[in-house]
Amino acid sequence: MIVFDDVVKRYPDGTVAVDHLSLTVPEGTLTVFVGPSGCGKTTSLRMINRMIDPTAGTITLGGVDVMTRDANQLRRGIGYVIQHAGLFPHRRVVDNVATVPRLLGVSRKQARTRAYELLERVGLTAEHGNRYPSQLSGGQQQRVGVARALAADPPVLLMDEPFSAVDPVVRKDLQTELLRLQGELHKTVVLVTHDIDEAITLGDRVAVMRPGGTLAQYSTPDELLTNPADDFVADFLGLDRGVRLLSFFPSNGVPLRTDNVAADGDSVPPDDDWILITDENRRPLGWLNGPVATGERASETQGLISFGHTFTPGSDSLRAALDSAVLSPAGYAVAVDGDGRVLGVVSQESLAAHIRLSHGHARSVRPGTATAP
Ligand SMILES: Nc1ncnc2c1ncn2[C@@H]1O[C@H](COP(=O)(O)OP(=O)(O)OP(=O)(O)O)[C@@H](O)[C@H]1O
Repeated sequence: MIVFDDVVKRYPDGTVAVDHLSLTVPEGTLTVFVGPSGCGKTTSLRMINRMIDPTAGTITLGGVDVMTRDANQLRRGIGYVIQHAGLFPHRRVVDNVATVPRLLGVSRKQARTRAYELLERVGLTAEHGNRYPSQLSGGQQQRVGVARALAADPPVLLMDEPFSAVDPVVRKDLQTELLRLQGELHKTVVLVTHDIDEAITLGDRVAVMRPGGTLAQYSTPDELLTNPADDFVADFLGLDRGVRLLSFFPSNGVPLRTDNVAADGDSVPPDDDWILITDENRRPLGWLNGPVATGERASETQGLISFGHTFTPGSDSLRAALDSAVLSPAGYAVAVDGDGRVLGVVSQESLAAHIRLSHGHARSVRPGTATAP
């Protein structure tokens, strides 16, 4: 557990970077510090591993004031990942990862074996390990940065804008990878970003900081989206926070129709505008708009319209279901099971009603939000 207690950082030129910050990062969770440029995120992060010392207040790690710890020894228990990975360019990737274990006295052979294991863990191969950093893509270098930070198996991981230097697709991959790793490793992670979407995707808890280094709000992502503390937080979250909130609601329980789903070649009800045609294994083929003669295969005679992307109740969110319905030419989202077989379809209108119900339920169970608009 990391505890900031009334922490202030004033730089020698008088700039107050962090202003009376108090918050607790629970053990084994991922906390994100987010906010506009210059609001004190990096300064706060670096005070944890004593790269910067606070002017006032205390930071404790596992109950011990970090200022009472030897800085080098403290840092051995704290992995640190930065933007652009910060790898040693003249050392092979595997030796970059093995650096800290070597410093800690692990034999070269053992350190390399562990480094190859870690590279695999972050989605790289031994072949990547044998290259130099410049021979890897930016995203791969970031993965090496994560592997290197994990090499000494530290209980705490600090990540400063770790994915900012890569393109959005790679960034999404790296975020997914981090969540998967965290699901296995349960480190106490503090991650700095200026990207609120990244914060909401990754954080168990999110600390929104405002210019001047004060804490605007510290809560779970769904609480943040439901109940922003003030206009600054609401503006920072952006206009579509209602839709983003749907990411936190499961899609199981949405009312599915099956009466307008038919296997190719089966007779279809005559009075429904849109019929979803499936193959014999109930995998979707496309939408049929209009009548089809009995015995004919709609897929051969009618030209089916793409069903777009599907969603899986239980594993996908209400946001995914709504997206599927909005993008569907028929106005219906197609629900499939884990094997891609059609479970049914749900219209935009039914989803809207279900979303209203889900929101109502969320409000009624969340303390202090019963009167929220
Ligand atoms: N060494 C320093 N001396 C004086 N002021 C500094 C120093 N380092 C940072 N600052 C100032 O402290 C404030 C907080 O900086 P910090 O880097 O912590 O912000 P940040 O939220 O991480 O910003 P960014 O998202 O742009 O990286 C800024 O106003 C910055 O200019």
